[in-house]
Amino acid sequence: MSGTIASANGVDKTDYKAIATAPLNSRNPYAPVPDFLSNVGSFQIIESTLREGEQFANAFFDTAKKIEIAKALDDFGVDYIELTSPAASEQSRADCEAICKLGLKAKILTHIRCHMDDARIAVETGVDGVDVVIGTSSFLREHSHGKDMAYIHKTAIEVIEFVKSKGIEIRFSSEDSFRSDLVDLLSIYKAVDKVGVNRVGIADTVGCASPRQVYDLIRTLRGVVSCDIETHFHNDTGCAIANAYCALEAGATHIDTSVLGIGERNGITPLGGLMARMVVAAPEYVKGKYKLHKLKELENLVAEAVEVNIPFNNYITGFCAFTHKAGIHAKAILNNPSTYEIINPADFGITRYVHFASRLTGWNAIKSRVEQLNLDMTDEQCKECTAKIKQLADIRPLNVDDVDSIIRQYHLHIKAGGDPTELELPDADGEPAAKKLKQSA
Ligand SMILES: CC(=O)SCCNC(=O)CCNC(=O)[C@H](O)C(C)(C)COP(=O)(O)OP(=O)(O)OC[C@H]1O[C@@H](n2cnc3c(N)ncnc32)[C@H](O)[C@@H]1OP(=O)(O)O
Ligand SMILES: O=C(O)CCC(=O)C(=O)O
Ligand SMILES: [Zn+2]
Repeated sequence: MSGTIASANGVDKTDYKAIATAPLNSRNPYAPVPDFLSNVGSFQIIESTLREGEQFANAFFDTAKKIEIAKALDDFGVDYIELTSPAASEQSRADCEAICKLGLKAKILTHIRCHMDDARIAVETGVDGVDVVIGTSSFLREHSHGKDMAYIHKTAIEVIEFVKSKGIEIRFSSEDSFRSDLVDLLSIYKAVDKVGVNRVGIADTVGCASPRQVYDLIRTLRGVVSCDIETHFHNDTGCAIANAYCALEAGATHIDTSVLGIGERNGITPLGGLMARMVVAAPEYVKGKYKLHKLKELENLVAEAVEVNIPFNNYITGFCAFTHKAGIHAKAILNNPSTYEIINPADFGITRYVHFASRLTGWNAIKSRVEQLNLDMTDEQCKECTAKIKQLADIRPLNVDDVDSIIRQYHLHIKAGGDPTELELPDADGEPAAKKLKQSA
């Protein structure tokens, strides 16, 4: 069962009929709820590391680094790469031109204010499209640009018609959409849709929206415009990935991301986090379209460029994202990784790790290590050896070498016919652990 059908715009759509009629055991139990509006199996990524990401506090990308990142994003398979406004600085304009000349597969966009001055500069850079934005909430109308809705309508139409006349894509977005008046929003989107904008954008600029609010707004908008719908979610309240997913469920077509989520304040929907969510919901689409095994390399490139570490709990690539520690987990994982893993690390070129050096370790994990070490021990002996390991793990943290040497010593001891209960365990400083235990008692 492929689960997808080709659509007119070349993007495969989820084939819900195929999913519904497939034999039960071949269905993906985590597949999205069937809904004809949903684009969970047919979305596009607008990758904004080189625009929103440049707004991250630590970011400074020179031309060479921008080109390296743009090529890596292209190789990963993102659909669009969004670049900083050419109106920001002379170098920003030159870098935009340079990236347009690379001949990448991804379409190149630049992001500008809703103003003819910016639009005139943008269309001269060689971009495939222009993303235009203007704040529509009362906060931004009053304290940012100071313009009313009538001005926004008039300028938006003027900019859209101008960019369209140059034969390139144009997207119109309201900034701070979730704190804007719904009637204002729908009427401006309806007007820009009527003049042929390619996409409208909804932006949760302050990260205030919840998934349910996102679903409601996008679903309503889907009934008002016929063009594509792009969405942009900040992560101030921790909902950026969930909001992106809900937007797709409600009919959004494009999601903005940045590598590691970098952007203003604590950033936006991270590319890797979105991949984690989507590979579970639409595995065939995601694995067929994006080079998932390049994610780690891409994240390392950006992390190094902006001088941050990859967080320990990062989606997919965090150092312990596929580490299983507690004995109950380790046993089941060794039998079948799906017991405690919703994502297959191999899809991302990553290997899982079964931890076996703590007081939480169980005998099944030790048995597996004994086998890796090519030693011959019965289950009973593995259990006894596990008890020895726990004894030492109660005193201090253990590493792999500690455990291996206990296993080897135990193995030697029993093979020599010794009584396992008499085995003394070495401590970090070489003292037998049993002696230490007596001293501290
Ligand atoms: C939510 C977002 O992330 S939107 C994207 C943000 N990106 C950027 O800001 C790109 C980098 N920015 C810059 O380099 C500069 O801010 C520039 C070149 C765009 C403007 O610089 P300046 O002219 O010095 O103005 P400054 O940055 O102080 O203030 C922003 C100006 O843009 C105006 N403005 C803000 N948003 C918009 C908009 N959507 N459409 C039109 N004008 C706008 C403001 O009114 C203000 O104009 P003012 O000179 O009349 O006060
Ligand atoms: O252009 C957009 O849709 C988003 C602009 C932005 O970065 C924001 O509103 O946070
Ligand atoms: Zn943003």
